[in-house]
Amino acid sequence: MGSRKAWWRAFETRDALASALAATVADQLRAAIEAKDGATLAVSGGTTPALFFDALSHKDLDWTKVVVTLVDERFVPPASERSNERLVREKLLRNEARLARFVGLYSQAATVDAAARQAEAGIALLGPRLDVVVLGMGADGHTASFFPDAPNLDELTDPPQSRLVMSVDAPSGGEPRITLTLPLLVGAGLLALHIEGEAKKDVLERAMAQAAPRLPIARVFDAASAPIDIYWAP
Ligand SMILES: O=C1O[C@H](COP(=O)(O)O)[C@@H](O)[C@H](O)[C@H]1O
Repeated sequence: MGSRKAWWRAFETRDALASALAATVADQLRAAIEAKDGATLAVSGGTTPALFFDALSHKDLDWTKVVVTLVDERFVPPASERSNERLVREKLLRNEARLARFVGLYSQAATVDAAARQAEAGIALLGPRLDVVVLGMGADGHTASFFPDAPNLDELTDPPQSRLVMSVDAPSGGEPRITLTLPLLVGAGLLALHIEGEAKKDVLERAMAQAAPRLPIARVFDAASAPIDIYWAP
């Protein structure tokens, strides 16, 4: 890909990827607990993370000191099949990880913007820096809920008043969404990108090579101060 801000970690199988990513994330959570008696982890939703969540849920660490949150959420209640919170509760917050505390982004507010403001109050309490962020990426180059056609994409990636959480209503995003903003994501102690399949690899490589317009995923690499680990399997 030619970017000095990326480390490719390619695996032969998705199981091997899930196992390696879970080991790395667990190590980082343990280190944070050791250093400051608590750790924060922000994960993605969608279809890709299920195997990784399962592997991580078995890791032996003091989960009572871990707060799990989401990098983004659809403005749908947790009972919905589309809810990222539902995925995390079903696939990650079980086994050893059942003891973690979950801070979600969804609330039953009147508008998605009001829900984002409410979520921001909860996220602000987690401290200035997240210990671990694991991003995913859609086939259109979106990551978190930074969609290429989001009317407020520039604000999400360069937020006014240092906003930590904002609402998004992008035509391609389906329902309105709530997302952590770019500075909070790239400021994480460990930032990993988890993608699978040749198609997404191609999208990522093309996004990184394209000078303009910068797709959302490329903006993450532009803003990151440290190399991002890309976990990929066919
Ligand atoms: O809508 C979303 O999509 C992306 C990618 O999802 P995937 O199904 O292609 O793995 C995901 O990272 C994001 O959290 C989610 O809200």
